[in-house]
Amino acid sequence: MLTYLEARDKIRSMVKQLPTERIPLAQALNRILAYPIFADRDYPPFNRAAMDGVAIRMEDWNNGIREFRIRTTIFAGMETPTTIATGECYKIMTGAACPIPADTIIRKEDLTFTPNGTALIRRESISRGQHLAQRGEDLKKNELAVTAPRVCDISLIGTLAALGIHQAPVYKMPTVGIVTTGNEVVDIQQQPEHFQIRNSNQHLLRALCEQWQLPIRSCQHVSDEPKALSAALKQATQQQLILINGGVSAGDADHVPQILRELGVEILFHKVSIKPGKPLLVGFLPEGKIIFALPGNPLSCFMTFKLFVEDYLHGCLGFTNERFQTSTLTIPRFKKSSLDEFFPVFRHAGEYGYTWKPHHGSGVITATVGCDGIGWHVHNKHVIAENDSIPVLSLHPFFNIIKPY
Ligand SMILES: Nc1nc2c(c(=O)[nH]1)N[C@H]1C(S)=C(S)[C@@H](COP(=O)(O)OP(=O)(O)OC[C@H]3O[C@@H](n4cnc5c(N)ncnc54)[C@H](O)[C@@H]3O)O[C@H]1N2
Ligand code: MOO
Repeated sequence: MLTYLEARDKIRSMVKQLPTERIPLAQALNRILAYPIFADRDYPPFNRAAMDGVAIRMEDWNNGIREFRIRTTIFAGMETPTTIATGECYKIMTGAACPIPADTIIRKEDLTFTPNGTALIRRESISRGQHLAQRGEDLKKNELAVTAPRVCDISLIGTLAALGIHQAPVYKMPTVGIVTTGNEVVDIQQQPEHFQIRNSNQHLLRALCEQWQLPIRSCQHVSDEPKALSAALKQATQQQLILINGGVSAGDADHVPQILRELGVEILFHKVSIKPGKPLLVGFLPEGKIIFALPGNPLSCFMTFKLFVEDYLHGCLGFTNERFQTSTLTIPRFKKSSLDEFFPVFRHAGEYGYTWKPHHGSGVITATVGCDGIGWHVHNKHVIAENDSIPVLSLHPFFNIIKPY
């Protein structure tokens, strides 16, 4: 059986760069920017007044002039005049383009406007260029403004808009087909019999996909009956990323692996030495579609998506940074198995590191509630002592992507 890292690396070897598309910036939140963005002009594009006041030439100040004749008033959005004579100033508003001959702004608070159209400076000292944002001080035309790949998060949206990127170049996310399986599983609107359970994983998988802005093109539930299962899986393989849930371990009704083989799926691996999530199966279709058959237990479904599906997407989006970050586990943890174990970890306000809490196995429906990440108890380490360092994968899919920049 493959170890966690072997399985992960096998999936990484199948990663292929996603195609790109241009979408309206208004739809780009949380999509992944595919190309670096260069400044289309200088930023700021003109010497910009940062205060309401007057614009003068420092040379005049240095020559002892303290009272300036107001030549005209320049508001933001106005074309700028090009000349200024000795002893003249412009009245100027914040955001306005300051005429080149003027190089210094005096705030309104430091001025007295006289009835005969002059401005008197009431300051002992001033410095050249004060309150004036210099053209190009933020970015020069053609300078690299934003690197890629990068998440179009709330802060980037504003920057892209300022750079005039109304059509954002982003990766085209693969279309998804979801199939949940199991005779005992019923829709959440239905009142279950005592031997039935609700199809929670369908909603879990939907939410996980939505966080990645993955377009879910089909989503169905099917019984364990092989013919129905085969038809449902075949239909799902029309999509590029196929997520199957349940029916993948060793039971007599676990037909998923066999049916996938019959449908021509090349099995990359079946079973990984991890807990939870051991029965995971990953396969490919010749045209490069990838199939993840995730174990049915809710915690196993959650973990295998976070550990493997997200890792695959991360690679397809061109990210190369390590997804786990070294953190501290403040409560000791013991493990008997020789498997790599993964468990929900929790942050507490004002406290350092992460905690964890025991639960009754991977069928527990509340194990992940409120968790902030996934801790990794490495296979050959039986004890994690109090305040030991462990690798932690953030719950937020983009957390570790955003951080390194
Ligand atoms: N003899 C063995 N038995 C099992 C093994 C094994 O290695 N040998 N592995 C165990 C492990 S570990 C897991 S995890 C489960 C996974 O089994 P399956 O992927 O085949 O999943 P099912 O048997 O269909 O279901 C398991 C469990 O999850 C519930 N379930 C299924 N689908 C959903 C859903 N959509 N929403 C919520 N809950 C769901 C299902 O009712 C079962 O309770 O196999 C062990 N067995
Ligand atoms: O791998 Mo299973 O997820 O332990 O129940």
